[in-house]
Amino acid sequence: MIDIELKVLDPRLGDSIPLPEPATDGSAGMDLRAAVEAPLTLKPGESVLVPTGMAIHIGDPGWCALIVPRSGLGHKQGLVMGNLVGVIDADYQGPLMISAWNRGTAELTITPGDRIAQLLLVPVGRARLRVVDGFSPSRRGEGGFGSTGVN
Ligand SMILES: O=c1ccn([C@H]2C[C@H](O)[C@@H](COP(=O)(O)OP(=O)(O)OP(=O)(O)O)O2)c(=O)[nH]1
Repeated sequence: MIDIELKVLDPRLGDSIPLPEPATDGSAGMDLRAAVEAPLTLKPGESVLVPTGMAIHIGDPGWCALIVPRSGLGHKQGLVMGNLVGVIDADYQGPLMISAWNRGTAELTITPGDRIAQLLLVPVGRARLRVVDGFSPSRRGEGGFGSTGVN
């Protein structure tokens, strides 16, 4: 497993705001906390960049990190990512920010320390470009977008 370092920038992390950590041994992601100074209310449809209080440097180009919604908040309260998925490049060394979007119909308030999204570490592949006449046949071929039906 890759070992990455998250630099704590906000002194409240690990003090008044707990350090992010996986919720269980089997958790794929680590919940990210909102390092805001004061409660922040998002109107329906509004999005805002929320600091996590941490900087990240993955280093190894074979990996990236993704910021994705937490299921409960996203499904029930409409708190999802304004960029749908946040992609964190291996060479990025800046502050880790969450684009928080209230896609719901009611106001949402984020209070300091709230776990509002999760961070996943994901292996990255690189495509090799080559001009070819075609592919060797596969069962699917060019079928997509519902070509296999529903039942
Ligand atoms: O939710 C996010 C998405 C991105 N980033 C940071 C890390 C990432 O490596 C950098 C650039 O992201 P991306 O490449 O998606 O942004 P861009 O709009 O294409 O900007 P750039 O021209 O800087 O690549 O911004 C975050 O902190 N949070």
